Amino acid sequence: GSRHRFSIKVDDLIANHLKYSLQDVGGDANWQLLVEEGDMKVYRSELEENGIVLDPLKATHTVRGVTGRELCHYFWTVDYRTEWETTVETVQLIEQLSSNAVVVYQTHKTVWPASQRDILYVSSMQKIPSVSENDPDTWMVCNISVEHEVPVTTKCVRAKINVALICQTMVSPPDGNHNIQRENLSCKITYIANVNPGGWAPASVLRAVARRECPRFLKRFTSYVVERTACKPILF
Ligand SMILES: CC(C)(C)c1cc(CCc2ccccn2)cc(-c2ccc(S(=O)(=O)CCO)cc2)c1
Repeated sequence: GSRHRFSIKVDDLIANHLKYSLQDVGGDANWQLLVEEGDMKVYRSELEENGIVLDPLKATHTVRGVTGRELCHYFWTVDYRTEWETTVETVQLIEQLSSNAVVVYQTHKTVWPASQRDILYVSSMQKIPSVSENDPDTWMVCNISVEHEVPVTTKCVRAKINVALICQTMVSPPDGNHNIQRENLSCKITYIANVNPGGWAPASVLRAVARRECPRFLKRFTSYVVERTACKPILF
């Protein structure tokens, strides 16, 4: 089954994301538009705790030609991580919790002059049933830090994350009784990243890195999935 020892924690955070993270922040004074490129918008809310930058990031983007399930599959599957993630140095699958949940340990490239960070998190992928029939399907991946022993003794500072990738697939039906093709697909992405660096790191550097890395991730990751799925049957 899909239940595991972190299920309650994951389910609570999923409910929280579904309740708050899909809300539009365009007119919200707490959120500042960092980057806008075509359909992609990246927002930041400035937040510090004891001098540590916690700025939540929120991005929306629309990707044509793929489904939310396909985006979540390539985001969740550990084997593909280093194909699109440019900020990580090593990625390890620590434990397979269930068919749709794993524990991942990763070290990030050092962000000068701060010390190197690592993260240990549960990555869980689920389909959120649509409320009514003609509502779009929603697929979601949550990456949430947990306490867990790791097989390495590292010099890294342990960072913490609460990240969600929420994907809603729209289908514009082809005329007549033709099958749905990739050109009839478009997927609305909401990406939320709460990253706690876990200890002192220069605010200006973290903010500059987030401003650069978030749009870069969205473009690189979505292009990767479009390319990988182009000649494959559509996974709804
Ligand atoms: C502090 C440190 C741990 C080194 C760190 C710094 C930065 C760069 C700044 C940033 C913040 C938020 C979003 C993007 N970039 C990003 C991340 C990060 C980004 C993305 C994800 S994920 O979406 O869960 C994909 C799995 O890798 C996890 C961690 C971590």
